Amino acid sequence: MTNISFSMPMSEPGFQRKLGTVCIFGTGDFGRSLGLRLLQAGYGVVFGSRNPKNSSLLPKGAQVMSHEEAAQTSRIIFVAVHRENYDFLQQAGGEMLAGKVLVDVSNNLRRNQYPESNAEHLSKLVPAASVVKAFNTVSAWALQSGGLDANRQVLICGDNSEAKQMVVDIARSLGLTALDKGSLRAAGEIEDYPLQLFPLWRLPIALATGLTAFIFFYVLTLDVIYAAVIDGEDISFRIMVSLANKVFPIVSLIMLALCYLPGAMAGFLQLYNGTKYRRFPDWLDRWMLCRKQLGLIALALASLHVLYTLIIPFRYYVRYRVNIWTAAQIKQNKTGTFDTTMAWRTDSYYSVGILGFGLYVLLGITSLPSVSNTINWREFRFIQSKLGHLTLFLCTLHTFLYGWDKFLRPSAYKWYLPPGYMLSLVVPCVVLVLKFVLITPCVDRAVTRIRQGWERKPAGSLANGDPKGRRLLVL
Ligand SMILES: NC(=O)C1=CN([C@@H]2O[C@H](COP(=O)(O)OP(=O)(O)OC[C@H]3O[C@@H](n4cnc5c(N)ncnc54)[C@H](OP(=O)(O)O)[C@@H]3O)[C@@H](O)[C@H]2O)C=CC1
Ligand SMILES: [Fe+3]
Repeated sequence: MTNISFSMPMSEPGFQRKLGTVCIFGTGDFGRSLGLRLLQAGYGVVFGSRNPKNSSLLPKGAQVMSHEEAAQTSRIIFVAVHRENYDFLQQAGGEMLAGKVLVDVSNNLRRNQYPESNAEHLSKLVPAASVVKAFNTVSAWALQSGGLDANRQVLICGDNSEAKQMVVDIARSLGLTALDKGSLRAAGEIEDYPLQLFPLWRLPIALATGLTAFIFFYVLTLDVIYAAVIDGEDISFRIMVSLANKVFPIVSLIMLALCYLPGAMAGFLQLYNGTKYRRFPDWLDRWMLCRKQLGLIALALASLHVLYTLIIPFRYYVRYRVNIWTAAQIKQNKTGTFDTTMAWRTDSYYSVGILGFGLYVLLGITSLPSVSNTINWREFRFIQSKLGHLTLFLCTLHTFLYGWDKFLRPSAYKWYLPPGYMLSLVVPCVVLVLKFVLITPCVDRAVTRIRQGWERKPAGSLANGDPKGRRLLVL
């Protein structure tokens, strides 16, 4: 805690708590849940309500008073009231709230519901108070059920830094991470945040859908349409299993590679900039933020690939083909020779696939908050980066083994187009090559130094010996 002193009327037994007293206006769902959490964290809680006599639903240990009385007990007041009802704050008179820190926790039902943000509106209503926008991204349910993890961020903004710091301290003592978004002008953006549905999932889902559609039509063209046009054969039944079992692994592998591509790009960007203190471009930041979601979708698709592969022996089409082949051998009275190369090829292909999938599952499990919170960051990095790249390598190798000698066989390229699985190898190979470059000792040393805070000499300085002031890449 920093040097913040909430007023603490020690005469009341309920107030003898070490963290001071916090006032909450409004005894609704949010006010009550927040009050409970604050009490559990060791704060004294005083509610300001229109009906101070009605305290039946309030958490044990909290006090309830009129707004005026409650306001006198604390310097900080959470306004847990809907914006439409803010007028009472103005009516209650400026003096009651003069010098107070008012925390606006409100949300709207839709974007641009009002011309100005709720927090700015509150600030205009009560100009003598310092308004801080915070806590609107945390739901009453999460507060009450304790369903908050350390990654839960409270976005905070406000014009008075001391007031903001008080709110930051409260958020931290509730086990939340506070993220300062700047002045009160950022309130509109913070208020829009909860209106977004699954914001971090949007890009990965759009990508998965787009890729799935593209790859589906690609393999449909090369398998079903090609067979119909060139051979006059109807193999459209293959759409259900064979095609699905091509599309899912292809999209899965591309998406797994896309999880690791931004990390490699960031490494090269840091090398180029010669510092880690320059912000990444927005698109790269956004891409890095949704890596977990990309990975989880990739894992779901890989699981589908596993299931589809397991049912292959039961398929009518496969059983029919095997029976025909066996019958033909019986009729001709000859046994096909055992091909050891084929045995090696298929066994390695399956084995590498299984190992890759096993690691894939491990990556998925460790990305869950309940698991990642129990391991330290070095363990997390080891699993997500080292094992992650190993997973990518194994899955790529699995695909190469699947292709085997077909890469060089012209008949594999129908209509001069490569088969779908070859397409899926492009991004993983790029990522693996970039990663390989990054882990070569000299490059790795430079990146590590930069990540430890080392900066290249500013451009144009004499020390780097470059007369044009061009940046030099020091490896
Ligand atoms: N519920 C949630 O999960 C979340 C809610 N929020 C925000 O918190 C605020 C409160 O939400 P919530 O608790 O769900 O809403 P509720 O409707 O449950 O509670 C609102 C409270 O405001 C008070 N109130 C109502 N009308 C007036 C009025 N005319 N004058 C003064 N006070 C009034 C009442 O308290 P009393 O009777 O004691 O005066 C009432 O209990 C909202 O701005 C909401 O956007 C933010 C994040 C999550
Ligand atoms: Fe496979």
